[in-house]
Amino acid sequence: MILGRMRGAGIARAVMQGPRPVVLSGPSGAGKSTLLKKLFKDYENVFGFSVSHTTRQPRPGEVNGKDYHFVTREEMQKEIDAGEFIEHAEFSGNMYGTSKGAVQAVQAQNQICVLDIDIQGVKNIKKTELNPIYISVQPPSIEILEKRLRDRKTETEESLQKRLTAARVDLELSKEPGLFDLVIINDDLEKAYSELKEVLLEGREVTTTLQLLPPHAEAPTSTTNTDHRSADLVGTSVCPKDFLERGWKELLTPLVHEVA
Ligand SMILES: Nc1nc2c(ncn2[C@@H]2O[C@H](COP(=O)(O)OP(=O)(O)O)[C@@H](O)[C@H]2O)c(=O)[nH]1
Ligand SMILES: Nc1ncnc2c1ncn2[C@@H]1O[C@H](COP(=O)(O)OP(=O)(O)O)[C@@H](O)[C@H]1O
Repeated sequence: MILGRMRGAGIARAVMQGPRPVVLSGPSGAGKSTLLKKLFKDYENVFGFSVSHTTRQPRPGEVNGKDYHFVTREEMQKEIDAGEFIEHAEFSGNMYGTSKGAVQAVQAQNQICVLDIDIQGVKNIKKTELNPIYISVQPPSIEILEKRLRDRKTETEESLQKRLTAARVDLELSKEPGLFDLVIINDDLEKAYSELKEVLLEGREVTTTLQLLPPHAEAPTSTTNTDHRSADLVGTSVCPKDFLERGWKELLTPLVHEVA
């Protein structure tokens, strides 16, 4: 119906796209990777990770091509110059960026693409047509953030201080109205994960229809009452009501995008 109308309007071509991607941002050490690991474990066929490029050194246990594409500055700059990146930024003395290929690889699997990017990336993605849901994961306090980063034992004193400075800037900038659709305060991990899951899977009777739920997912116990669920969520997280009201019901409806 919509396609017919668009053809009539002389649109050159239209592409069907899947559900909107999801951007997770927030200070280094806020808990993004921890939350995403849980999400990918529980819903491995539903969500797919956009593997970024970075010039930083791999940490013990990190796998090239899975956690990041670890590259030299020269290699990355060459690909940026060739127009292969959606966005890129300098963070704490290293380059990070999302290639077009990283997002396409996830979409080719019919998975919901999840990006873990810093606040500069958020601002740059806003200038593109990717149109994701923006979620900020934040620590309960800067002191707790520092303790978590120290306990993680991945940073030198110098890189830790750079991350704390960047975190203060991030927390200030993220107050900009409308920048994020949802802010999750990661105090208790299970509670933060529930909030993330609830928002991402809000329209789960729709996800069931689309067979997006993994086989071991809990079956819906009652008909979803969006208003009631929204009210619950508003009480537990900083979240604009209109986003909650739309939830994934709308977001999981395939979108028709016009391409000139
Ligand atoms: N703009 C942008 N930021 C990224 C990208 N990939 C990762 N980041 C961000 O870079 C920052 C540092 O990431 P990383 O070195 O893995 O440290 P960690 O977040 O403390 O584990 C984090 O804020 C990430 O969200 C990317 O492709 N683009
Ligand atoms: N709610 C939480 N309570 C205590 N420690 C946490 C919590 N969430 C994450 N952590 C720990 O904090 C550290 C930073 O989390 P991580 O997921 O690496 O952050 P990010 O990916 O945002 O840099 C990790 O060592 C992780 O195990």
